[in-house]
Amino acid sequence: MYEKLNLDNQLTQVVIVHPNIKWGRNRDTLSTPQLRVAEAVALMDTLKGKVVATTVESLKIEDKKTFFGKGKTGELCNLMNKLKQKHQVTAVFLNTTQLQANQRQTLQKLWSLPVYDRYGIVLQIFKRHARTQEAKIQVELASLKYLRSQLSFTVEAYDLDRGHLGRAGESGQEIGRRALEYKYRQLSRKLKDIRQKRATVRLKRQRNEIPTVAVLGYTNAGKTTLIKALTGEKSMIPKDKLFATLDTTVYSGQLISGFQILYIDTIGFISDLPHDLLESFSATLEDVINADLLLHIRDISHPETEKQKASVLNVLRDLYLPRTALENMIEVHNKIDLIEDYQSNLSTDDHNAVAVSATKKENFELLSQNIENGLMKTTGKQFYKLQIPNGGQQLSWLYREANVSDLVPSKNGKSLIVKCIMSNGVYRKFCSKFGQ
Ligand SMILES: Nc1nc2c(ncn2[C@@H]2O[C@H](COP(=O)(O)OP(=O)(O)OP(=O)(O)O)[C@@H](O)[C@H]2O)c(=O)[nH]1
Ligand SMILES: [Mg+2]
Repeated sequence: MYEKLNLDNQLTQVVIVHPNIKWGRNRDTLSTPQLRVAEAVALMDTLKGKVVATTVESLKIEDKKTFFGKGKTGELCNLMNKLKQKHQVTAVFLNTTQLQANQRQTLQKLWSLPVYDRYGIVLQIFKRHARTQEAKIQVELASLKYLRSQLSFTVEAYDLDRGHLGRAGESGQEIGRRALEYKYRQLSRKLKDIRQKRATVRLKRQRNEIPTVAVLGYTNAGKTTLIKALTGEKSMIPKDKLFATLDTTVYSGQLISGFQILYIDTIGFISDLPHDLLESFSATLEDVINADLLLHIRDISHPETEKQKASVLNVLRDLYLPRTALENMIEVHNKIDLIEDYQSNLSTDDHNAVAVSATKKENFELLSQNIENGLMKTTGKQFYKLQIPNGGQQLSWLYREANVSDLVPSKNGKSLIVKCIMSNGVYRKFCSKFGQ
């Protein structure tokens, strides 16, 4: 259905044009043009497109028709012509959140090249990386939203069954719009079913009282690598790619003290994720909202690590997390193996962070301890190691009322050593019932 939007062969030799916007709501206060251009290059890299040139162009006010004003558009026409003489340019990536349909059309005509915005590019990456049914539907819904906004020029790209959907006197555009809405409703229903199942699973998890730790952060920071290293999960494949993970997936792990917890791997953030796109994934992020503890993984070796942090905190703010969730969030500085003098580069508010190397498994004990302390604080629960008689009622009571993580017989075999997590209140009940 969307074949004509498959950008594979158009995105082989790309020119990146970055508009440096200095006004109004879109003013870029969080990041530098360098970070934005680096992000754009990384996005293209993920799509295996070669960047033949990048240019940062200041934009004082957005022109409704051409995006850039007249003078700048003319300059850019000259630049495109020059670049075309040197390279086989196949497309332009205009690094703005979303172009209006008419702006895109005008620029495409002027430059005689297909023009893509950030939404279109990110969507393309999401399409390639979606694995589960939920992720695929979410991506498709986001595509439909995008198509709807670009309808005037993409309608012919839509494979419509006119006989079935068309009505007498309807224009191609109207038919297109209705077809999109029909498909949108269909997919939304499907997604609702899947999410209901997810909610049931979450409820079960909460009932089992196994603490959950959501691992989040900027894309490519090493979230998947870290969880894989902490849990020994073999099925996970970290990739040097943006948005390698599109689904929140839960992995069971153990802290060094032996207690069982669940890690949730999440979709990576970038600055200025198109809003509709983030919305399509907001249900996926519900697991983050409901987690007992948040781990913010940062690639501390990245030259723009501070700006990346600001972007992540900005996305988190939009999720309306409880204040305490943010206060208790643990910051993890990853990839310390890539920098020489980690300590001396720290800013003052970085001192509470835990520095690790996910690939070298460095400093995992400290991280584990921090997670344990964090969970105790956020859940109000404690980790207990109890010695109970073998064959008594205590064990089934603990299975019912607490979360049993581990169970081993004592040396003489007469009793059991049980590790479990429970609130202080539950522990007091246990003591008064069994006289511990
Ligand atoms: N040198 C070094 N490389 C690391 C470390 N942790 C992760 N990486 C590399 O960083 C790249 C990205 O790792 P991922 O674990 O896929 O990152 P992610 O945060 O899950 O990325 P997304 O799912 O795309 O958001 C991979 O090439 C990893 O091998 C580390 O501690 N040191
Ligand atoms: Mg990942």
